[in-house]
Amino acid sequence: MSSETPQQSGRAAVAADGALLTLRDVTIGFGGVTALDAVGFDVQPGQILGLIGPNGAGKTTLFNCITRIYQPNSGDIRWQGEDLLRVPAHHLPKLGIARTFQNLALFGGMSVFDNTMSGGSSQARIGATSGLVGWPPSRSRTKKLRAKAWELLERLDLVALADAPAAGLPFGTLKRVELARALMAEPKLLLLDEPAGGLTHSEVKALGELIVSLRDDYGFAALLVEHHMGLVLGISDHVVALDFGNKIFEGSPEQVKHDPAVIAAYLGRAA
Ligand SMILES: Nc1ncnc2c1ncn2[C@@H]1O[C@H](COP(=O)(O)OP(=O)(O)OP(=O)(O)O)[C@@H](O)[C@H]1O
Repeated sequence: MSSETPQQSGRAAVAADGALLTLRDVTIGFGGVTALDAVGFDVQPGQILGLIGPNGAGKTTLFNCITRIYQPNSGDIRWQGEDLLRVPAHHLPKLGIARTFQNLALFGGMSVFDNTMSGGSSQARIGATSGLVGWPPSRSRTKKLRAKAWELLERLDLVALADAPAAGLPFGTLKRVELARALMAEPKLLLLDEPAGGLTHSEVKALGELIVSLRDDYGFAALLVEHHMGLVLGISDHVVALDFGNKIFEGSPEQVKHDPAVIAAYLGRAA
């Protein structure tokens, strides 16, 4: 039996506090640039966590470390206590981690319905030695996935566009299709990469309300990487701010507005 206390072993301590995602001392550099320097924070179940910072602060790099595009030089990223740094990117949806893309990643020639359905492929089981088993899904599984897709199209006001090809639809509509596709995986954590980019003021407001109401209905947590301060401060439960790869703030949206280090970081550079 191990003589380690839960605090010493780390893993038990992480599991005990119930965090979904735990980052500790995440560090990565590119050549001479330290893009992230010992960054750490937790994402709790059901929480919307806003990750902010001026240009070059390290937000995208951190997002890429969590989504397994970059491998940190050192540090620890855990998913419900498990070592996420050993998990390949394509297994993330099966773990309950889904993402949206800044510039969208939909299939232009496919209908809104089929794009939404494509998010359900992660529902197949992952084999121990191979990639996916259980795909294509059985008839009863397909029936359930189709019902789920219709539910999401209804919820996201996309039913009338179900048969329309994605190509040519307005950007704001495509953002909703991306959300529908991501939610097909029934994620516990939704990673949102600058969802407000390219949207009008009123579309950003509507998107914020939509994200909160979807979170309330489905109970997922969200990590929101975003430049749009109005959106971040409006919908986040908790905010982390980075500057030059360092965490300079962690706290409530109300506190961040008055934090001297955050104000200085944004005033120091055009955000
Ligand atoms: N693949 C890469 N190769 C070299 N340098 C990189 C790479 N990715 C990021 N960087 C550098 O790491 C630092 C952090 O960049 P990052 O894109 O993560 O910041 P950001 O906060 O997302 O900025 P923005 O808001 O402008 O998107 C920058 O100095 C950037 O030039």
